[in-house]
Amino acid sequence: MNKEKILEVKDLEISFRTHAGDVQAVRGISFDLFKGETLAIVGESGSGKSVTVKGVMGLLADNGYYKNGHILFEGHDVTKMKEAQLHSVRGNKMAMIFQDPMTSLDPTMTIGKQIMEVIRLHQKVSKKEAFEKAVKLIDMVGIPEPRSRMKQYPHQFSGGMRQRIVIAIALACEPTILIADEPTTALDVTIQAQILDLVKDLQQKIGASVIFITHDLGVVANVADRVAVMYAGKMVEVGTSDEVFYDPRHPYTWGLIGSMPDLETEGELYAIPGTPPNLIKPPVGDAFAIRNKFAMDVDFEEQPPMFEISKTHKAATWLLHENAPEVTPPDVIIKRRERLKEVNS
Ligand SMILES: Nc1ncnc2c1ncn2[C@@H]1O[C@H](COP(=O)(O)OP(=O)(O)OP(=O)(O)O)[C@@H](O)[C@H]1O
Repeated sequence: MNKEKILEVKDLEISFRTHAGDVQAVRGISFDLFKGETLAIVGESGSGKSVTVKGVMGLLADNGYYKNGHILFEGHDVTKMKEAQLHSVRGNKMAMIFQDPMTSLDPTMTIGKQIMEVIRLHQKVSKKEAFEKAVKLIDMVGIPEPRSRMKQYPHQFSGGMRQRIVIAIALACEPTILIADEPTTALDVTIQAQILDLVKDLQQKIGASVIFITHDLGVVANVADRVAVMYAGKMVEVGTSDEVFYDPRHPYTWGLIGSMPDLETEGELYAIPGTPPNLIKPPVGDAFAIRNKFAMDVDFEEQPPMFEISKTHKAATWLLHENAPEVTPPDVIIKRRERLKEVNS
């Protein structure tokens, strides 16, 4: 993997003002994004995945604010940019594929026109050149007979095809970072897989870095280079896909993995009981403690730091402290570790 750093997020905190008090949606997260890699951010609903990527794009809701930390993109701090600068970064360097393709397409305009508009906004090209580029993009995202489909409107396409058009529009600005916020939830499973493969394939062609957000770990196993797991506004584990899928160390990741059906290891399902904490008044210690059957006293008193397991793998759980007792992870996790050993031997 090329190790050129595209994005550096450090100690980022994002909060929202509400009548009941400030919601601390992102509570001090740090991560890097490297050129050409796919980073998946996973976690339950409300863990702060969307707020994190919206923060990266400078797209916070009106009641939101950066409380601490920085987001360095090409040497500039997104948290300090004025709206005009943000607008230019978003238009030229970062593109987002939203969950529902219908909300990002204009139903009254042909798809050809929509793609050409974006191209002409970003590149100094004639109408004819923009037309040819748009045809090329439609072809690139796997829509047959691109030339004749230029004249059609969004409702004339199926859900999967519309998602492809949204991707074509995102690519029209030749982004450095492509952000996909659960791009697949509105689609059926086969189409989901096709779309993910397509994004992966396009990423290799255009050399962009991709951030995928999802709560479905299974979906990203085959496409992500690295995985970051979020819980209650914090990153609790980050590592390569193999590290997180086959040798997870955080009990929350054990829960996420244990609750997904796995044909390879056929382990018993292991669900996480309870619900995430209130982010207006987050707990003093580890926010996961109350749901963690391995929690010790310290979990309720102090937040764990990120412990380093390897150069690429880190997890924030007191179970990794040198004085922590040895615990036995759920069966499904033990089976996965064994499988990783088999694969590597
Ligand atoms: N504008 C806002 N005002 C108040 N709270 C907000 C606002 N936007 C987000 N939040 C809160 O921030 C927290 C994180 O939300 P976020 O959307 O990032 O979660 P998520 O992990 O992406 O979940 P999902 O998978 O459901 O999209 C949630 O508690 C949410 O209610």
